[in-house]
Amino acid sequence: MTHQQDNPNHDDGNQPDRSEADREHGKDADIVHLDAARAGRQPQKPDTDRSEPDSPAKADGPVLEGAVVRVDQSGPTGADWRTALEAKARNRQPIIPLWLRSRSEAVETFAWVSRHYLHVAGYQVARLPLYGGRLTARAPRGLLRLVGGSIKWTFDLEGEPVRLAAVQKADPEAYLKLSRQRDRRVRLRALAFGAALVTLLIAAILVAKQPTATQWMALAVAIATLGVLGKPADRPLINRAVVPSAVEKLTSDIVIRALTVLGIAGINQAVAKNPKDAIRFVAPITRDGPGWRADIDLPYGVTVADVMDKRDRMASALRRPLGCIWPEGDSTIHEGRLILWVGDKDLSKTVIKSPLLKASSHDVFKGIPFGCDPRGRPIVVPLIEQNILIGSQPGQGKTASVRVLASGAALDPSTELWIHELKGTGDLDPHEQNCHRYVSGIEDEAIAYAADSLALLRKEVMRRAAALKALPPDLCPDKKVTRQIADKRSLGLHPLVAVFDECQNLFAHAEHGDKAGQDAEFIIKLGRALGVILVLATQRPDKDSLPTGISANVTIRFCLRVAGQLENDMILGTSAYKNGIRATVFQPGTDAGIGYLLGATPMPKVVRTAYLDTPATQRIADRAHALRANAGALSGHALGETPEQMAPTYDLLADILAVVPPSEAKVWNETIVHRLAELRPEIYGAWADLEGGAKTAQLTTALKPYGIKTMQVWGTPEGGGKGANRIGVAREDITKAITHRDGGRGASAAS
Ligand SMILES: Nc1ncnc2c1ncn2[C@@H]1O[C@H](COP(=O)(O)OP(=O)(O)OP(=O)(O)O)[C@@H](O)[C@H]1O
Repeated sequence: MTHQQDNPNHDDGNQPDRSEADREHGKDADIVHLDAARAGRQPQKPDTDRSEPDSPAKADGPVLEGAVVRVDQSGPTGADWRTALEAKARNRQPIIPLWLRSRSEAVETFAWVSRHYLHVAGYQVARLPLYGGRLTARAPRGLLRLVGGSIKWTFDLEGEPVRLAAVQKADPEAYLKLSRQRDRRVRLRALAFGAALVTLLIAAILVAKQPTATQWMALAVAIATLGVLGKPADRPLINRAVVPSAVEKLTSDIVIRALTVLGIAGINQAVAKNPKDAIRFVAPITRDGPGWRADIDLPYGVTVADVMDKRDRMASALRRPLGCIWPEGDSTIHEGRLILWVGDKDLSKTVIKSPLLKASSHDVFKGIPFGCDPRGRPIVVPLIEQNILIGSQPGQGKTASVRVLASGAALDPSTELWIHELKGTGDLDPHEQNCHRYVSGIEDEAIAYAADSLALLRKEVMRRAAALKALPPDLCPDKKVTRQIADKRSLGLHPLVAVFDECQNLFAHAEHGDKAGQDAEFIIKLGRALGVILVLATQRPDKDSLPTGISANVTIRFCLRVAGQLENDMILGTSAYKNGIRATVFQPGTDAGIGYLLGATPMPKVVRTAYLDTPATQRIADRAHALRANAGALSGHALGETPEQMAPTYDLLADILAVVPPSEAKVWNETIVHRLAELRPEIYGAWADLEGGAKTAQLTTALKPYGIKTMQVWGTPEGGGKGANRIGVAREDITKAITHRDGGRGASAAS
């Protein structure tokens, strides 16, 4: 942009024709005169003003040629209409209110409204005798007021002082005028009063002839009327069933008042300079869910993080509980865009019901309903291709959040669940029945079991990588686990959710910690695309208790109340604190269940988790168990198998191939079990001890996860005897399953 000095004779159109020579001599250099440039920013003045002879430029400096080109050009902004429309569309109001879109939410709202009015009606009906008593007590005063008022009205006693004033002023004309007016009035009013008395008398005679009930009713009406007339000015007849809430409407004045008392220098200076425009409201303050929402542009240089830091002061300035004040940024617009949401209800006192409570089943590919944001919008945490890290001080709701995630995963029978609760309080015991691996304890054995799980998971990740690689491209074009692949249980690529609650006890363990940390890091880095999902919860987020390789690589983070920046950033990621995502703002204890959720939604969000107490979790777990039993998806611990049986030192399919030579195409289950018991008595010995039918069923169940079906097989007992048809397995099915599982490598090993 060029800026030139004032010259009324200058023709703008000539500007591009200036000669090279001129340029060389600097005559044509772009001259930016400060005063002129500043003047250019002022609102446009008439031309005559601009060329005033005594302007400072002319008086003090050399006369320069050129015309003022305003730094800020007037006219339209030049923004593309589609961009402008898109910007507007971001703030579109929903056609159907949000609460009406979800059937369950609408039903809940209607139920709530009905309950509310039933409560009000019940409250008032119960107080009818009290109101009756009050009316009766007030009736005599009402009667006195009625009689006194009627006499005053009939004899126009209100006009008395005016008439007296006329007498005192000795104004006969006025007095006569007033007296005549009064006489006319009194005549008319006396007639009306008489008529009213006669009507009352007739009504009384009529009522006297009516049955007693009618007489009582008439008396009640008369007493009620007199009672209402006798009401003292300061005491209402009816008690309020619902005390009106003291929620003040949020106005711009209140918001500005609150922002200016926060002690933020940037705001105070800007407001002192420009009280009207320093804090700008970019949209009208509106209702948004159960609260008020103000969209604000903070003064230049002030960030949303500055305001978030002072949330408690803001709560005081707005005269609301801390749990109602939820400032949020929108950095997609700019760092100073503040969305201040002031709720009617304190979030920390709201218990959020989980939709899982009533769900008959759940699909983990749709994420897990986790809780709500302060505005009451449901928040879903994606699980597939994710790992989740949860952290907080003790007692802030980690286990409660883990319960929600575990319950969602349990209700999807295609998902394998491994739970390690390393506090030993049994908070996740309800789900034991659904777990392939489960441990609850803080002792060394429990920690060793959890460490074993990570070692197994590491192997599982490697196995899955090979299996996924071997899948034909039409089945798995993206080399990712999909619902379709997960449903084919025989592929062994179904989602596997492994929960480690109080994982600091594992990672900081002297013997198992290091190895477990390395395994977890490996799984976090590679397991995501292979359907292996880690959920880690810790109350001690420091370097020793949470290896940095883990905290740096998790994709979803949920941080409930923590004490300081270090813990905050360990859970929420480096710089989270600096960027204003501070779980230190939550109150210890009172804000249990409220945390910052990162990675699950496009922007970091404050979320209150849904709360499932032990009985509720038990109900969900029982439902999940029935679902899994039906789908034949129970395995490992859920079937009562001991951890040794699941130890990585044996491979059932390989062992079967070892005991069934290629010459035997089909073999009875019981024969295989006997041979397996001989091969590895410590593992299969218990199977061989089972009764005939149970022995056969044991192998059938153990082969189910691999998609191997048993069949009727003709054979003879090993020790000799009569031939018979019994349940057995085809060796070919075993080799095929190994081929599938190991991505082709097994075939060669098997043959
Ligand atoms: N979403 C929630 N809604 C309501 N109350 C909650 C919620 N989450 C947690 N709480 C309350 O907080 C208490 C502690 O929760 P929880 O046991 O999950 O905490 P924790 O962080 O796992 O504790 P610790 O570190 O001691 O194991 C619960 O007993 C419950 O009363």
